[in-house]
Amino acid sequence: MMAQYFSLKADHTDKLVFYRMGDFYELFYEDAVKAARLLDITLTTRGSSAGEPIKMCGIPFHSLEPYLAKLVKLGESIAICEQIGDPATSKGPVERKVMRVVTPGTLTDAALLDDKQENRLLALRFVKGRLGMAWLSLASGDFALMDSDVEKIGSELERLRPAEILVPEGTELALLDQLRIPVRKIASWQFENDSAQRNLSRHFSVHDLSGFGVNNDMLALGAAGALLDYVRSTQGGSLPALDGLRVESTTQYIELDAATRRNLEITETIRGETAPTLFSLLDQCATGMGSRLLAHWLHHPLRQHHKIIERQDAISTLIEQARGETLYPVLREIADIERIVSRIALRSARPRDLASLRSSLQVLPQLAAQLPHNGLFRGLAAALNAEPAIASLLQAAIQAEPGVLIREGGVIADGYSRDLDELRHIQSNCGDFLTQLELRERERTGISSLRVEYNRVAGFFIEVTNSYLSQVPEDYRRRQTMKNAERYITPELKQFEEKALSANERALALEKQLYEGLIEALQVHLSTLRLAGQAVATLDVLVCLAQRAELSGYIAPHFCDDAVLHIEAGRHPVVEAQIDDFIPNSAEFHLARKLLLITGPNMGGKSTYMRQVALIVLLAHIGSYVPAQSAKIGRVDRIFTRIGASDDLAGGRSTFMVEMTETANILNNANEYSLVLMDEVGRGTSTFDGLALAWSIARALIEKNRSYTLFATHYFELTRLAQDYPQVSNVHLDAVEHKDKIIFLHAVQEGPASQSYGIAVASLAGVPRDVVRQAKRKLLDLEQNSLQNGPQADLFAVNHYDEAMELELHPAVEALQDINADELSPRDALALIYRLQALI
Ligand SMILES: Nc1ncnc2c1ncn2[C@@H]1O[C@H](COP(=O)(O)OP(=O)(O)OP(=O)(O)O)[C@@H](O)[C@H]1O
Repeated sequence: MMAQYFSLKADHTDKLVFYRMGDFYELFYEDAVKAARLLDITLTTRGSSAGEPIKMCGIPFHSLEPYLAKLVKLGESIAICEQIGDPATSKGPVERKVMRVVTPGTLTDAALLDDKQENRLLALRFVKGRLGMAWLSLASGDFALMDSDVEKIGSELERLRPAEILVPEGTELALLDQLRIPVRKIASWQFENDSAQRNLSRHFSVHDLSGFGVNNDMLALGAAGALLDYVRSTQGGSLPALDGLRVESTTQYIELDAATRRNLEITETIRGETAPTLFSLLDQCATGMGSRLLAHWLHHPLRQHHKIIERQDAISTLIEQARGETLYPVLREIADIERIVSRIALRSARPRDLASLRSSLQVLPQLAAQLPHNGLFRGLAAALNAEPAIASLLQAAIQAEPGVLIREGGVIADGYSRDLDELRHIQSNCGDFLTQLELRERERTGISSLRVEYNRVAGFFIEVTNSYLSQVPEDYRRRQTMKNAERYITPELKQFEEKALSANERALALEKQLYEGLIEALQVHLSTLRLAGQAVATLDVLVCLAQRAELSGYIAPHFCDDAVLHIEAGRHPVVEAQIDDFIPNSAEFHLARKLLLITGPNMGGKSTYMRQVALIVLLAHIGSYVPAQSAKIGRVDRIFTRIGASDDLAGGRSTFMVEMTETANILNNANEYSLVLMDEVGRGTSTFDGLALAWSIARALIEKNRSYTLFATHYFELTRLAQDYPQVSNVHLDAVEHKDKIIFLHAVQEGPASQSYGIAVASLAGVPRDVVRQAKRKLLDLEQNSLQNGPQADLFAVNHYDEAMELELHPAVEALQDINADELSPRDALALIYRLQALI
């Protein structure tokens, strides 16, 4: 048995092998140690092999799914090895075979997949600074490829968020090692274009791939070939019937680099949580398909205005005709058609998948009938109405509430197959048949004591007592002679016996065969079903966006082709949902106003303001309404952000290094149609270095990149840029100090800020009073001296006289500093004197 294990394990060294033994899946040796740790199950030892005790752990076969789910989430791949021989008849160990391999990127089981997230497998190859990528979502059947530059790898990974990555052996890229995504290395010959061209053409039954827009010199082609091979190997040799291959182009979408996707907290917060994000705010979709499509739209804002307007018009119609409320409950009844279809394609769909597909398909015409008759809806209605025959087929074939597993039966509907009906009929009407036969035979033979009976040894028989033997008809064949009677069989009874005895097994076998036939028959409808699934998802997202627009008072932005952005009374969609009184703010950019220099206190709302502009632009480009009073949006090709700072310790880059790398990327790539958000650039280094850098970066953005730029800074010196450049406008956020408190106004106003309030914010945050007080004094000191004195060293030069004064302050003097004489009543004043005296 162990020899068999070793030979199977040798083919799956990089996976955990689940080895079926009776009612358990067992793991051995290192696999057992790892699984016991990851799954928190007991590690035991049993017997020995080559003198070593065998470490093992196991899980009951019926609770496989949750364990698989846990391991796959942790990035592990699992080879599931089943017993395929019959333990009763096999000599030696029963035959076993790896029946499927579960890897993070090739999941299709409903139980293992996250409803709201696309599960993608991505293959990458790098050649001379170029990047070839191909990705496939087995669950939705989307298969795409694209060539790009190696520098884009970060943003592409952030955009596609793969569950698993394949690269050719020998690929060295530090970024890949730092990812939390499992990376699998595959023989590099599998990435060759020629074999990929052949493989893919064969798979899609086409002469060559040019019909998909794929050229033979695309790097991504080899990646697509390797990807398809890998998927085939995990699915036990069968491949999903994919609709086709899509070549994605960088010019289709507004480009968002990796930092921007993170900073804007589109689907994940900066801390890596799933809420609150733009997606978590918007996602009220009725179906998992809708949620996944919404996440996709948010990561793929469109550039072409006419496509955006199509979506926007559809949302407007839904709002005007108040369709959302009636469509939503219908959408809720629809199952995850996309994923069921993929399981049909992989021939792993379960009976209940087909039952939910049937009930969903039955709802589709109703959904289509409720759609408005214009624009996008026409195409959607056509996709929803596509093929009523599929629903009828499923209706005829599958029971109303089918059993869970086909091998247990109770799946195929009565009336679908004559043979099956008959077998079932035999099972349930055995008694009836025998009584009727008995009556008929008594009548035919005139033997009133004739009996039709059954026993396990003789099977079915007709018994005639000896005194009536002369009346036995010719077609009776003797089966057994008893003392007082003879037992006979007739051809009819024989036939019945054969049917009855094996009816149950045969019914099960036939059901399985019919089920497989049904799955086969559905293969030709896969594209139709996928299109219907996509139509449901699109409708779901449109309804969701329409409802959000109404609920939160969003408006439809206007688009134009000029270099203009004009947002009136805009709001940050996520922050506004979390606080009571959000203050709306406007933002205006045009040729003569391209950089807004934002100053104001910490906590004043600078980051919120900048992000809200980017989020409004992003939402506008997915076709959504936006949180503003009005918005006019010109051409935007890219969004860049340099917000916040975090160490990239794993990547060996300090906070400042990360900051400057991101800045370099912006300065090298931003153009006049880019939206650039720069938050406190330069703060990661010494004041004068930082100021000097911020100054020159701002100038480059104005003179060279000429992007729409929001530039927040604490360096007041930069506000002077507005005097040199007419395209620069100063805006600021304000706060007022009231007694010991500081109140933030959150309203963006023209002109530079007058004060920074940093120390007041520190006090608000609970920095000890002594420290705050010293800081105030130091500030005065610095304001008087530092800038004239030049070098930054002065900033930290200790003024011994001051320090000595600080340290030697008498407690009574400190107490006196804290009082407000005007507010003291005579009685409080007297009490104070007593207190002071006690301090001396
Ligand atoms: N327009 C607004 N209306 C109401 N509250 C707001 C508004 N903008 C920001 N706030 C509130 O102020 C808080 C701080 O905002 P934000 O982080 O944008 O400040 P900041 O100026 O960037 O601060 P820092 O300079 O310290 O990074 C937010 O968490 C939010 O609660």
